[in-house]
Amino acid sequence: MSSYDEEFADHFGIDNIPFGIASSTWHDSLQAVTRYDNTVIFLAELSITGVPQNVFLQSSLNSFAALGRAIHSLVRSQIQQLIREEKIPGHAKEHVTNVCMALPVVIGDFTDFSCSPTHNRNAGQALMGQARGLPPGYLHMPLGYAGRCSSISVSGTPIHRPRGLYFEHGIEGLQGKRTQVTCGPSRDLDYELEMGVIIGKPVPYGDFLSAKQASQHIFGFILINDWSARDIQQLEMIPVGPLNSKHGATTISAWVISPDALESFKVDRRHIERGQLAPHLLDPKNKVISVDVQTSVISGDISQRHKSVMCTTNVREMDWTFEQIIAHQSSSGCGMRSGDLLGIGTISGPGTHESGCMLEEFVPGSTPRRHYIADNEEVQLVGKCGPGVGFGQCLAKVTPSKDKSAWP
Ligand SMILES: O=C(O)/C=C/C(=O)CC(=O)CC(=O)O
Ligand SMILES: [Ca+2]
Ligand SMILES: [Mg+2]
Repeated sequence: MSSYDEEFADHFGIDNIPFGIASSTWHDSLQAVTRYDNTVIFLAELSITGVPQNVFLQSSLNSFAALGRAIHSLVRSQIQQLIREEKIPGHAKEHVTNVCMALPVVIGDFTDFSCSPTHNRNAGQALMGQARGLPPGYLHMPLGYAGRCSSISVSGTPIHRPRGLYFEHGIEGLQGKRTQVTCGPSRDLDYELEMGVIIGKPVPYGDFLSAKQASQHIFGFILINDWSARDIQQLEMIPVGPLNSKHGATTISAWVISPDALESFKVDRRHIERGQLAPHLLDPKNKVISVDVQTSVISGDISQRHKSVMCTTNVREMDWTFEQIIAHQSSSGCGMRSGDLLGIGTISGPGTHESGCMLEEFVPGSTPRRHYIADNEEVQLVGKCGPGVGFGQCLAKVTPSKDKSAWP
C-alpha cells in the first residue's frame, strides 16, 4: 500500500474494524484482513469461532459476506476483544505500508443511483446547456443505471484515460457547437464522489426486499469514484443513459466498513417534500448515516505534491437511503448476489464547494475553478464519520490512454 495510507490511522480505531483483502511478503496469497490504527491484521492467523475455517483464506470476501450480519458482528466483536486484551499474535500483524490491498469482493453486478437533488439539477444543465429540473421519476423511486464491473479497481490502482466518441469542441467546452463528432481520448474526464453498499446475504431470484428488510443484507460500505468522461457522456446518454462514459474506470476504497461501525453515526434525515412512497420504499426509522466526505485533486510528482480540496460535504444530503436503493433494485425480482455493489450517486450538497464532481462547476453562467482532470493528476476521496471511524482514502492517478490517436 502507498505510504499515503499511513495518514489515515485515525480512521481505524477499535470502533471501526473494517474488512479487506490483502497480501504481503509474509502472507503471499490474497486473504482476509482487518485494520487497527496502522496495523493490518491477517484474520486466518486468529482464533475466531463461528465461521468456517477456510473463509478467511479466500481471495475475496464474498463467502464471508454471504454469512450474514449476525456472523459479521460476532467476528467483529471477537477481533475487538483480541485487540483490547493484546492477544493478536505478532505473525498476524503487518504495518499498512508493507501490504498490498486488493479488491475486497468479486463484484458481479454494479448499479449506480443518482440520489442528490443538487447534482441532478446541475449535471443535466451543464451537460445539455439548459435547465432540466428533476426527472419525472426522481421523487417516486431512486433512479439508477447499470454500471460495469470489469473496470472497477481498488484504491491505488492507476486508471487509463477513457477513449470514445464526442462532439469536437474548443475552449468553449461542452457548451460549444455540437456538430463535428470525433473519436479519441476524453478531454473532459471528471470524478464523482460517491459511497456504495456491498450486498452480504444474497436475495434469491424472484424474491424482493422492503427497505425495512434491506439492512439484514448489507455487508458494508465503501467510497466510490465513478470516473465520468463528460464529453462522451454528452453524446451517448440520450435516450438510454450513460455507457462508455462511465465504464472506462471506477475506483473503490479498499476497506469495507460494517453497518455496526456506522450505527452510532446515524442521524435523523432532513425533511423531503414528496408524495406517498410505494410500501417497499418506506423506511420508518428515517435515519441516514452521517459521513463527512471530501474530494481533492493532487498534482505534481512525489517531491512536490500539490493538493487542492475541491469539495467538502456529507452523504446525509442524499434523498434516498442505502436501504431504499437496495429495496428498489430488488423490487423487479432480479435477485442479488453477495458482493453486488450499489452506488448512491454523486454526493453534492447545496452550498459552495459542495459539488461532488467538476461538471457542476460548468453550469452555464458559472466560473469553474479549473479544467477537468489532466493526465498524471490524482483524485482522492476521503470519508470520515467521527473519532476512530472512517473509510480511509479512495485514490487513483489518471495515466494517458493507451491509444492517443484521434479520428477523423
Ligand atoms: O443527470 C445527468 O444528466 C447525469 C447523470 C450522471 O452522470 C449519471 C450518474 O452517474 C449519476 C450520479 O452519480 O448521481
Ligand atoms: Ca455516478
Ligand atoms: Mg465509472
